[in-house]
Amino acid sequence: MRCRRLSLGLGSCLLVVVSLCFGWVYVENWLPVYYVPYFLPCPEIFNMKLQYKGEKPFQPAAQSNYPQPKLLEQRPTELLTLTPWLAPIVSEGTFDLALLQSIYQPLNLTIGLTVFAVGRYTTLIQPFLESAEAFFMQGYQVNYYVFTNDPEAIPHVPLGPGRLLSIIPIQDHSSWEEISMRRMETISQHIVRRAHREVDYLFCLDVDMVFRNSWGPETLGDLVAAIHPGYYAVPRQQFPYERRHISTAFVEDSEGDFYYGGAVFGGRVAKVYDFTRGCHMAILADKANGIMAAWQEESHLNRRFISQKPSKVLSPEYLWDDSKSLPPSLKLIRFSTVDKDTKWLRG
Ligand SMILES: CC(=O)N[C@H]1[C@@H](OP(=O)(O)OP(=O)(O)OC[C@H]2O[C@@H](n3ccc(=O)[nH]c3=O)[C@H](O)[C@@H]2O)O[C@H](CO)[C@H](O)[C@@H]1O
Ligand SMILES: [Mn+2]
Repeated sequence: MRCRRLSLGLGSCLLVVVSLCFGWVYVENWLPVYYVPYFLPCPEIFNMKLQYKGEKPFQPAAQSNYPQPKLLEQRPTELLTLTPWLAPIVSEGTFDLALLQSIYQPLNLTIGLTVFAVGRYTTLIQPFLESAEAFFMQGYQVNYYVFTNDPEAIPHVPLGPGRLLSIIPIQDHSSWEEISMRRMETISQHIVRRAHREVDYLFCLDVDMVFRNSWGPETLGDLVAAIHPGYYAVPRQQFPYERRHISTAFVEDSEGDFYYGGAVFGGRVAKVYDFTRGCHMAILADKANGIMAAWQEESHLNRRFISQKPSKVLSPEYLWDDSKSLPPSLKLIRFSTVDKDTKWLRG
């Protein structure tokens, strides 16, 4: 009798456990799976940031006083090759292109390039694209993303194999400053929507420029900045940073490494997302306070690169101004401004 009761009890326990297991498997299959994407799909909730295990949240470096790195410190004919935080400064003669090709080409990388042509700036897109076809990332898959308010004004430029071009309609803004600044917002949103699935690296360039020599895998890095052609030889106190405390782009006299140009930045697509999103948020904060930084998004970019140092720095070979005479320290120019009628373009 006792034995029967015991086995009955054990049997019902087993039944309960088995039905609980089945029940759990059923409920688990039935429950919707929530996929949390790395990129926030909704720009409105920019106050929230997913903190990933293993990824340290961005923290501005503690302010410290250290000497300014000088690009022309050694000899007037030679450029500095390494920043004090050990990022390479890329210029002709610092790298072996054949070796770099043998490392990067097997990786089957796709390189994105964003460029904006809004209003009369659409007249500049043809020479930009034609020169990019001749010099930008030859032998790699390239996705051009052309943002414009006037898709019909974008001319057809024949592209080499493995190279694609997307025209992305955006709205015009009343001032050229707003158009220039809004690029940070547009780029970060575009990465969320598309680019993070389509490219490994992304460069964000001005349209009033042309490529004049090879721009290749030597430029690839996590977060890449380019030294502005106007300020590579001046003390940091003379950099045209935003100096008003009220702006989020404010920089102290004792801060700053190099003055970087807003016309060239890039890196791994996820890093460019963090970077552009951060700049956009800082621009919004300024807007809320009724202030626009001295050099618009370039000021915010420079503020941010002080705390979030670039992992690779491009010498002014990669961002030159043709109205300047070539100094002996620069062996060649790879990307430089076109002679433009600024008044008419911004009119
Ligand atoms: C060499 C360099 O670092 N240049 C920077 C500098 O002046 P720039 O004089 O080079 O600025 P810019 O006139 O080239 O404007 C920046 C870019 O915004 C786009 N655009 C602008 C206006 C417009 O009506 N339509 C349009 O499409 C276009 O891609 C243009 O190249 O300061 C700007 C912000 O003040 C940007 O940071 C530029 O990158
Ligand atoms: Mn420009």
